[in-house]
Amino acid sequence: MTAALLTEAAPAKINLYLHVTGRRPDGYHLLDSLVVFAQAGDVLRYEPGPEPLHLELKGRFGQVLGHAAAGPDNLVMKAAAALRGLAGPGADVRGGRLVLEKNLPVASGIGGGSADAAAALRLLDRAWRIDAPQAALLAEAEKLGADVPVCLLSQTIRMEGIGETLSPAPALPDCGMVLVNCGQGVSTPDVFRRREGGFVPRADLPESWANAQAMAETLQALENSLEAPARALCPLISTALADIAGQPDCLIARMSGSGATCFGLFPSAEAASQAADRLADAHNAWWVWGGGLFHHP
Ligand SMILES: C[C@@](CO)(OP(=O)(O)O)[C@H](O)COP(=O)(O)OP(=O)(O)OC[C@H]1O[C@@H](n2ccc(N)nc2=O)[C@H](O)[C@@H]1O
Ligand SMILES: Nc1ncnc2c1ncn2[C@@H]1O[C@H](COP(=O)(O)OP(=O)(O)O)[C@@H](O)[C@H]1O
Repeated sequence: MTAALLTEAAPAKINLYLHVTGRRPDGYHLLDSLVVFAQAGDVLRYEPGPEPLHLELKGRFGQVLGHAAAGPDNLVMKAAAALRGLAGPGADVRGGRLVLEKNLPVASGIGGGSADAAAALRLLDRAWRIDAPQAALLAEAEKLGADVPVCLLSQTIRMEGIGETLSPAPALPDCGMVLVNCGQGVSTPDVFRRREGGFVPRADLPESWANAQAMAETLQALENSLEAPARALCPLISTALADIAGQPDCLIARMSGSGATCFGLFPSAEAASQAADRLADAHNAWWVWGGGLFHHP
């Protein structure tokens, strides 16, 4: 099997807006969000072998995971275990070595663990010749986490429900993105718990936008309902948002997901990359990335 078949990107998931529109009796919040993916991401590689399947962590954030580490609690290993349950008679489930290059900060609002779990589902479905129907993979993804279904598709999409209701999104114009994380992990459950106030209606979106400026104008009228509670837990989010918004050509600055990562939209990947260089110089201990959006090969 070629190396290309055994390598899978896990692109970062960004919520361009995130409305909390309600709450289920089980406590999960109902969301409305336009989700896009950036070219920044983790990378998962698989080397089939006779030894029991195991995971090795590399990359800038490989050692940050703590309790999740590389054991059965890691979302990559949970995804592998879930996939075994889908294997039919034609499958070739094997052991070997999974190597996860963690380039994304952990617990940071850009889906890191969720993206890794989704990448494991895509990669091992292929490598183990399970070839499960997408509906079956989405059902397993939902059990792994609210953000895993959208990460399984890793394409621009509208996400509703608790994260399981996915529908086509408006066509995106050319644009670039900066991602900034101050290095403080933010607990998703804590942010949801601390959110105050009522619910926000489902957004009204056009069919498409003529350019990035027009998209930013639509987004300015929307919000991330989790930004206020996250800023209370991590005040550096306010600094990151101000510094991104202060960049020339920045069209909008907002927090992604439950934070702490913030994004800025720019008219082009080049403008975003130049802004990222300036932001990295200003905050050399922070994680900063700039470039284009991720599009499936
Ligand atoms: C907030 C979002 C927005 O895309 O992204 P991140 O900040 O994680 O990137 C997601 O909804 C996060 O999805 P995910 O990170 O998979 O959440 P999970 O692990 O399933 O849930 C963690 C906890 O967050 C809360 N939670 C999560 C999703 C949701 N729709 N309502 C919730 O109330 C619950 O308390 C849950 O126990
Ligand atoms: N492969 C993984 N990468 C990142 N986090 C993981 C992984 N496996 C398990 N986790 C756990 O999942 C939690 C959520 O991580 P993550 O998905 O990165 O947050 P977010 O969705 O806010 O970006 C973390 O607290 C971490 O301990």
